[in-house]
Amino acid sequence: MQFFKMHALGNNYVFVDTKRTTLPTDDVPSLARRVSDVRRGIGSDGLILVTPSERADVGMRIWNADGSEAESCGNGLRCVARYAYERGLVDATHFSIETKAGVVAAQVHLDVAGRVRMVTIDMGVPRFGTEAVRYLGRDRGDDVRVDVGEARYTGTLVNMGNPHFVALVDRVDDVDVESIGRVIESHPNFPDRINVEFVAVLDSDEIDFRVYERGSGVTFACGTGACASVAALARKGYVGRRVTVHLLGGDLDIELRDDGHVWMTGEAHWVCEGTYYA
Ligand SMILES: N[C@H](CCC[C@H](N)C(=O)O)C(=O)O
Repeated sequence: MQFFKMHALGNNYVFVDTKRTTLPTDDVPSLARRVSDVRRGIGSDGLILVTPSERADVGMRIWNADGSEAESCGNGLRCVARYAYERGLVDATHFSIETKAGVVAAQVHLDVAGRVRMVTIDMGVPRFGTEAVRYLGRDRGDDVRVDVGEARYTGTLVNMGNPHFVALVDRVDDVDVESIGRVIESHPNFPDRINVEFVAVLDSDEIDFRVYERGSGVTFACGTGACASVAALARKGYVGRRVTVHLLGGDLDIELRDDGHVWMTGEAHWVCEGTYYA
């Protein structure tokens, strides 16, 4: 199977263009687990298929490293946009990409050599709280509480197509993201599990961000998580409508538009192309 690897702020995926290569199996969850394995496979945060689409110029589906399928993936979308433009799947700098969560608008920004330097994605309209994210506990409204050992974490539930628990903390470096994120990610009150973000407000246009991703664990970046975090913090009045998000792997520029849509701008990088022997 022919694959290519890309990363966006260190959130890295194995990509397969299903029009240009044949999958060795129709058990995609198993394939995602195998290619994501850094010792026996290629090593990545998951597997992304680039597919034909009836509703958009390009289709994208994402599976996490544990084989679970996610509804959307912001960093993956920026990588797919760069691939689609530079490999001629689209012939304009503005085009659409279909995900399981719906169709999004993409725009590539070129350097003087015509290579994609940055990508902007309209990530759609966030929805908040226990009406928007499946939750089995007693809390109601935007914020819910989760007990982790002796500590209690309050998070805003945000649906960006995929589910997020956004917890406001004083300093992200003081949080044991791996062990606390792991408990919240698979807490029984979240039957679909959940992506877990820990965010600290540095200024009205700047936040620090760490993430424990559903199905992949601690990653260097999460585009949907950055959008969910800015939307949740803006809703509480802690930040404005244009925010720089400092993730482990680098920065994302998030903008809340008047129509409620969240726009994300950031890099996408090629790593390699090759043949995977299943
Ligand atoms: N890294 C991705 C998020 C993957 C989401 C996945 N972990 C899930 O929702 O299960 C991003 O840049 O948005």
